[in-house]
Parts: sequence; C-alpha cells; structure tokens
Amino acid sequence: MQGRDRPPTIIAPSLLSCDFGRLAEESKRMVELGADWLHVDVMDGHFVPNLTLGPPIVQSLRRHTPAFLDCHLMVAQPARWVADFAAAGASMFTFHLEAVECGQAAVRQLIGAVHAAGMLCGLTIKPGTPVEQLLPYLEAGLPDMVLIMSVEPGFGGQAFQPSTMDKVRFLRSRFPDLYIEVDGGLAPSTIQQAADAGANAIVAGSAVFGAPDPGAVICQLRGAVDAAATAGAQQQHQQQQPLGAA
Ligand SMILES: O=C(CO)[C@H](O)[C@H](O)COP(=O)(O)O
Repeated sequence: MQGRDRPPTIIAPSLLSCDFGRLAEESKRMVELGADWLHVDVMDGHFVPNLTLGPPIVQSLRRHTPAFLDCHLMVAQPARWVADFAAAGASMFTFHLEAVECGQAAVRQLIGAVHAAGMLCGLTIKPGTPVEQLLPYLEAGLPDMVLIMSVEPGFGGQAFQPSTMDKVRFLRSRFPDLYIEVDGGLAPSTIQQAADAGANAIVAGSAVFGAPDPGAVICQLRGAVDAAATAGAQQQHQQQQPLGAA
C-alpha cells in the first residue's frame, strides 16, 4: 500500500456501534453512505475486557459484502488467528504490538504470516505505548498500515485522547506515504486534531452510527482530512520552492 504520495483518505465506520442483529444491512448502508472500509473490532475478553466477534461472523459478513474488512484484533496471541481470519475473508489484519510477547523477531514473523495468508497487515499500539516501538518495523517497510489508538481499546463511545496525536505527527513527519489510521472518540468535534496531525484513515463508531444522518458525518470527517492534506501539500510545495521563485 505504500508509495511516494500521501495515501488517500479512508473513512471506516466501526461496526462495534452498529446493531449486530442487522450487521449485513448496516454494513451495506455504510458503504452506500460513502464508507471506504468497514472496521471490525475483534475482542477476546482477555487482551481487552470485552467480547465481540470472531472469524465465523466475519465469514458471514463477507458473504454479504465485497467491502474492505479492516479487522482490528484486540486479542492475546494474534498469531493463532491469522489463518482463520484469512479464510473468513478479512482484508486487513491489524494486531497489537503489546499482544506479542516474544519480541521483534516474533512481530516480524507474524507480519510475514499475515502477508503469506493473503491479507494486508496493520500494527497498532495503545495510548500508553511509545510510538518509537513501531520504528523497527516501519523502517523495514513491513506493515501496510499503523493504527494509533486514541482511546484505551475495549469499548466504543470513549473520549478522544488528544495527546495521542503527537504519535501521528511524529510518524507523518517521517513516513509521508504511510497509511496512518486513528481509532477512538473521533467525531466532527475531534476530527480536526487527527486530520491536522496527519492521519489519513479514520475509524468512527458512535459518531457515525449514533447520528441522525450518518452519511453527513462520513462526509464531514472526509472533508476535514482532505482539507488538512491539501493544506499540508501546499505548505510542503512552498517550502520546496527555491528562493526567489514565484
Ligand atoms: O477499537 C475500538 C474500541 O476499542 C473502537 O473501534 C473505537 O473505540 C470506535 O468507537 P468510537 O468511535 O465510538 O470511539
């Protein structure tokens, strides 16, 4: 997914906030309203204190939609689930660095296994984990995406943590073409902070599903990210102009 240019804006409604009894209809509705990806929160009741869904539900959902399924695994031992999520039709398999206990070699091996299984691979960190821990993998060009959690993983509807945007700024300044996703507490009232920091992929659950007009919220989120990207590109262009150039 990496190239030389800024990655596209991605709006990914988090299905955690939808009516799970109507998962397929809600997923289709989100795509019709302009969602680029569908964000699937997988929680095991162990890595995080909540339980959601697993491969059988992803497989059922896949039968109803060709959409990009952005699966965020909040699970202990993510390596156990690679084959099952690939078989279920997951598009992206994002795992927590904190869930891999055996160090850098194990993380690299897991990224390789995700790719070998035919999925894109994301790496994610909780708010308390230093962003520098991602660098060995990013400098080697291994993950397709980084997910910066802007809330403690486990539940939707929490308050956005603005300090986590320092991590996004840090990464964007070093990796202009990296897919940087932000997840947690994003809404029209907080999106500007994520957009200005340089996030290009936005996960939003309660703000989208709880809105009377979810399509308008998707549009607002996209507009803020697009505008910040355009402003950033103009600034970069001006800085690159030689002295005296018009
Ligand atoms: O990963 C998550 C929780 O662990 C959710 O995706 C996230 O919190 C989205 O929900 P909301 O937009 O309501 O904060």
